Amino acid sequence: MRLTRFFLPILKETPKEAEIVSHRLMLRAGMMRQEAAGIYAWLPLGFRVLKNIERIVREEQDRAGAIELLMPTLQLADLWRESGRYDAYGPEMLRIADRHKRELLYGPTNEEMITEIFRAYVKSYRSLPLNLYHIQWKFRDEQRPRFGVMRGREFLMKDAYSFDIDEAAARLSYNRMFVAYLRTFARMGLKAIPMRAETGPIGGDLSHEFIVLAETGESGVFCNKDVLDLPVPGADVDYDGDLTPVIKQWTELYAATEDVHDEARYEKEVPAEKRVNTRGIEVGQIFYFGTKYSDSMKALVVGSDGTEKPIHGGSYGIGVSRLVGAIIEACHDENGIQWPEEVAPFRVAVLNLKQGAADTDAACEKLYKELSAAGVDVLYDDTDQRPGGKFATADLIGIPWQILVGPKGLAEGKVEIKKRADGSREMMSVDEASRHFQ
Ligand SMILES: Nc1ncnc2c1ncn2[C@@H]1O[C@H](COS(=O)(=O)NC(=O)[C@@H](N)CS)[C@@H](O)[C@H]1O
Repeated sequence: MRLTRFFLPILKETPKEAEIVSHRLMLRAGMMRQEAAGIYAWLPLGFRVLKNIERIVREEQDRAGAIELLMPTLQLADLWRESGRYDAYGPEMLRIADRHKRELLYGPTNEEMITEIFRAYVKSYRSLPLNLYHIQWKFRDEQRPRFGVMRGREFLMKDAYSFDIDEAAARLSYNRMFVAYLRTFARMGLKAIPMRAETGPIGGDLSHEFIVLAETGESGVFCNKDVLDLPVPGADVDYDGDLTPVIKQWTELYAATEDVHDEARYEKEVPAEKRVNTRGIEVGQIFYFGTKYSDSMKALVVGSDGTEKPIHGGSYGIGVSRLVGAIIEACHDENGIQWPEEVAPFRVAVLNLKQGAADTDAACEKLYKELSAAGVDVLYDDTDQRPGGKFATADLIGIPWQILVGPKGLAEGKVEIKKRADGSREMMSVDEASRHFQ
């Protein structure tokens, strides 16, 4: 992409309404624009990151055997009356009347709708286990939307729903999602710790939140430092095998959010030098809720003994849009964002330090064309900004690699490669630079 043909509304000033670094940087880097409280337009740079996060989430859900579909954002109120949550959900629910005065709502979550779909078609235990998911916009009329996309009102969520014949089978589905979440967040360059959690409006009695440690996080957390160094299962993990050793390894060390924290256990189990008490960002939460929805909504299957029984369910959410902010909270410095390569909006930025000079223009065009042809996502800063401005923009928007093309270096046949994550630099020829990223 040539920057002169892109749409990147960088802000010079830090917007005063932004209280946390990810909100400030997303606005300054031209990644999003607030259209209403808690409701955002995703501008091109931010949208590229959102799509990369979505891709990773999708790949890991598919690897774990979940099947993707897409449910609508609007739902019938009567559906939620069946489960009894229409009134219970409270003011966070955006209730809508259509032209025929039919009562609808903008879905905050989809347990009822997925249960309606399931019960329409699945009648036998032979069709189980089943895990259906989608990546869809949700609306929760938060009392105080704040911190940008971290706590929005309209936000993008991956929500998966599992269906099993009994609790034992449902726990296997739960474990598959637990492992898929470990892999998902690790691929984004995050250390997300599974912590026992309250279940809240979703229900049930088994739940883990996946928390990214960050001072600006909304959740208070207590954990054993060793949990930060546990190994994440590889891409060859056998989802049909026994995952309990992995679950045990990740849940035996103390890790709890403040609302379930047990100070006595914490002091007894965690040596003083290993106690971590900080804040964190909840990027995902998984629940086992048994027959909560299948009872109320009559989602029954015939079991192997020939009798009808309600299925045991679980739901598994990831805050796809929240993750854009969470990654920035975890990956930034005083100059701006430091995107992990897997989610970066572009992988390489080519900076022409003397726009209009024959030699630097030619070298940049060569690099731009060769890297693009090799499928590398390149942003070529071909603007007439001064070098200092180009450095500041590239550092702000957080592209992992910068190729600096200046007349002095070219006079020696060299360009400079800069790694945004640690600021390290290396001189090499134009051809070596082109090959470096292919
Ligand atoms: N207001 C919000 N803004 C941005 N992300 C949010 C918001 N509320 C929740 N999330 C994200 O969505 C994830 C899942 O939300 S949840 O309420 O925990 N779980 C559910 O809704 C279940 N139905 C999972 S399928 C959370 O872990 C969080 O990362």
